[in-house]
Amino acid sequence: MSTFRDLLGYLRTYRRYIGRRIYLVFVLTIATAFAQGFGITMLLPLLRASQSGGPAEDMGTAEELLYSFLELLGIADSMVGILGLIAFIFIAKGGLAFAKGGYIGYLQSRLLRELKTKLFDAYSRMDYRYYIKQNAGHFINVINGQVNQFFQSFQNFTGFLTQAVTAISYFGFAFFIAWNFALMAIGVGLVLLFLFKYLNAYVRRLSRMRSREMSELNKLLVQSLQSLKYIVSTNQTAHLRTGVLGSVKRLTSYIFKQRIAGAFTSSLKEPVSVLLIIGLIIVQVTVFEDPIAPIFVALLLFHRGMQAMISIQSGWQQTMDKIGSVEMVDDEFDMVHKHREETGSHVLEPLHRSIELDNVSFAYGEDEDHALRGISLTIPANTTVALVGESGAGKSTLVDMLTLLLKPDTGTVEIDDVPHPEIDLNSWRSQIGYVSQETVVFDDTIANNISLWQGNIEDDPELRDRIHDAAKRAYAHHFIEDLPNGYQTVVGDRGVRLSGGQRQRLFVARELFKRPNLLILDEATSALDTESERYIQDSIDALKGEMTVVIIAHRLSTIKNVDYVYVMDEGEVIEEGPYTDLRNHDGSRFQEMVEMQRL
Ligand SMILES: Nc1ncnc2c1ncn2[C@@H]1O[C@H](COP(=O)(O)OP(=O)(O)OP(=O)(O)O)[C@@H](O)[C@H]1O
Repeated sequence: MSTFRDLLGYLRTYRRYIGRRIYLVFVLTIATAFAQGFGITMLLPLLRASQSGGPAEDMGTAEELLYSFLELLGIADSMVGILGLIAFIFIAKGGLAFAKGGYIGYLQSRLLRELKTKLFDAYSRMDYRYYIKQNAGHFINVINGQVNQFFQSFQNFTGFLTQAVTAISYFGFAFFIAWNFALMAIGVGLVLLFLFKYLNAYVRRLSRMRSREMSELNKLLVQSLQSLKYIVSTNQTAHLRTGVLGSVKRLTSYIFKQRIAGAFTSSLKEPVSVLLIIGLIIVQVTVFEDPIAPIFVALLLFHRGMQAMISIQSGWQQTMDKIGSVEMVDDEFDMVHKHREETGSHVLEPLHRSIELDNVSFAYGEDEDHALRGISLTIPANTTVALVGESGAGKSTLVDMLTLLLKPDTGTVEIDDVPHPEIDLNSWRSQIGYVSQETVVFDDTIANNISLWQGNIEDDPELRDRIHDAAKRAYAHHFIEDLPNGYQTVVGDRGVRLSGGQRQRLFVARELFKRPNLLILDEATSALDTESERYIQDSIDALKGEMTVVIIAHRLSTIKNVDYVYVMDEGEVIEEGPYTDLRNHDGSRFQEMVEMQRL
């Protein structure tokens, strides 16, 4: 019974992603199986027609019914007529089987599309707080490995259904022709399936362990490959290798066990079926003394039915092989939906008044210290402000409040007087340019990195000019021109073919290209040499009054020209004011910081 419940449960899961179309597979499967069973059953009248003319005396009721049906068609005693009918049935069956196979293929590709797209969308909308608790390897594993297994499992699942319907149809027809014979056969088949229950539970357990292990392995691999440079330079490879090998070993042992179970089932098919048939024929002929022609046809049906029945097991087992992935993907959707970022509906105009934080507090986790404590500040539109403070003071967290990537636990963030829960997040974020500490560079051309695939600079001179202008302002134009293919140079994964400073300038260029209303620069010039830094500094200074700029800087020389400075410490703003005021304020922390940097 629990198998039946599982079956319905998985059916519902597939239906959730491909809709009611899945039922058409049933209809086509039933029609195909019926055609096949009926086609084989036609061998009985064919045999009879070859033996004698007119109806035979030992016909059962069912066979008489079939005879009348053929009489109706006018071919009851005509071998040619019956052969023609058989040919017709099998041609129809071929057509149906093709339609079914094609339709399953269509649904399968649709399933893959749905899963990947929906998962990507769900990931893009997940709450940042949830995201930072996860691991990149986990997401990659789900969207690739697990989704692929899910997609393949659908084929196994429909294979299983096909076999089930086919077996029922064969046994149905066999029953129709020689009921006592069929009854015995079905009984034996059911006992066999019952015994397989234990194997199924084992295979499903293996599949779940395999999915979990794949996730683990992916995490390890992604982490190792992302930090390959560090790992190799410091010869940490051996330690990581032990972890990776352990995981690979577990994973492959699960796969091996699954395969052994699979091989066991498929090798059982033929011997079991033949042995049963031999036994049943002996009983049938010696005990019941039944006529041989119906038994012969029933036998054929039974043999096929028996094979289908054991294939039901294989199909189910193969589905179970991958069911860990189906469950994992399904649970992932639930989890990610539960942690979906909530957005308001107030679409913001371009920033024109201010960004205001009112008594904002925030902690990353329930048991963690507050990263921000009761912060209140106002950043008027088109001013330039700097956030300074020691490492861990809360500057980046504060910036995440400005982008509303994180929401305050208490207090509000207001953009142009609209409180954060009401804000349509897309309308706000599309106004933001953000140069973060970790440079974001895509493995594509320089031009695409700046415009984010807005078009081809070869065909669009206006776009090219805008890209050049942004690059010039980010002091990147010269180094780009010196690259082998200029703006069409591909920069490599995460920009490995560029120096740290060049990556940073490329990043700044992209954000300037966007022409944001709020530009956030989080340590944007930290990897630059003094000369490039000065140039970018000039570019940023030139933006004064044009857009709102928030700068996080450790090197205080870079913020001399800002309108206002906030000094943070342990999640609080401890000092604020114009640069020179703070610097000249005797005994201030800011003065101390400036002196330490000997400015
Ligand atoms: N993802 C996170 N999970 C838990 N705690 C975090 C997380 N990110 C930051 N924190 C904590 O929040 C506090 C503030 O961190 P934040 O990154 O905002 O500081 P910061 O001033 O930007 O530091 P830095 O100058 O080093 O970048 C720190 O105590 C840090 O440990």
